[in-house]
Amino acid sequence: MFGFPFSKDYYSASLLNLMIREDLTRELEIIRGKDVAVVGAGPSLVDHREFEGEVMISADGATNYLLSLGIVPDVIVTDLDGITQFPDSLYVVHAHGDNYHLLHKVSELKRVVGTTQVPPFGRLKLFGGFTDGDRAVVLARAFGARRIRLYGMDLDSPMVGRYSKPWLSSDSPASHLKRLKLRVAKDIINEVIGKDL
Ligand SMILES: Nc1ncnc2c1ncn2[C@@H]1O[C@H](COP(=O)(O)OP(=O)(O)OP(=O)(O)O)[C@@H](O)[C@H]1O
Ligand SMILES: Nc1nc2c(c(=O)[nH]1)N=C(CO)CN2
Ligand SMILES: [Mg+2]
Repeated sequence: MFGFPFSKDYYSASLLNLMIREDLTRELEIIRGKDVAVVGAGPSLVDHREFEGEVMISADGATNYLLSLGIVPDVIVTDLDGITQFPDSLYVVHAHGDNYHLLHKVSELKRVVGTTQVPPFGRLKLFGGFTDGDRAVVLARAFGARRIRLYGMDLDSPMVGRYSKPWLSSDSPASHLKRLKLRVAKDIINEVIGKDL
């Protein structure tokens, strides 16, 4: 559907694998049995100033908004193109063929689990999912969340939220590619949560 070249995904994964010193997957056990909030970067994100849940997982750029409210997420799922501030959270960093130039940021992070979309090797994992937001949902389910609440996940919206990318100063029309990505995200979340969003 998207035609991302395997060789670039693999190259990026190889770089990330080299940067990961220790497998910290066990730290994701903080999710088990918990009520989890997954926070995405859709336009509705800014309607929320409070988030219910015992464990908070933010998707990439949504982290910037949470930090502006003084909230530090427990887990940050990111391909590194949205987040600009790096609090002391557990990071689930995804390597793909279009973000290898951003992977140097991993060297500034203390606790990182690396993920890939090629068959996993080395210290890299493949928990499933596609965009940062639905990968966060898949992660929460894979690690046994008792309940998953979604915030800022506007998967049918023709707009991307202003926190989706650092260069946006307001909500902006989603490109055709972005709308396709959000559609895939929606299908995955419907599958994982088991009801229509
Ligand atoms: N309308 C929306 N606009 C942007 N993000 C949304 C929206 N609705 C839900 N989200 C979720 O918020 C997450 C974080 O946004 P971000 O734009 O950083 O995603 P991404 O997965 O890195 O996508 P991209 O391929 O554009 O880099 C998305 O992965 C998506 O799952
Ligand atoms: N190569 C590549 N892989 C991806 C990409 C992307 O833009 N390029 N975007 C994704 C979801 O945002 C997930 N995977
Ligand atoms: Mg991103």
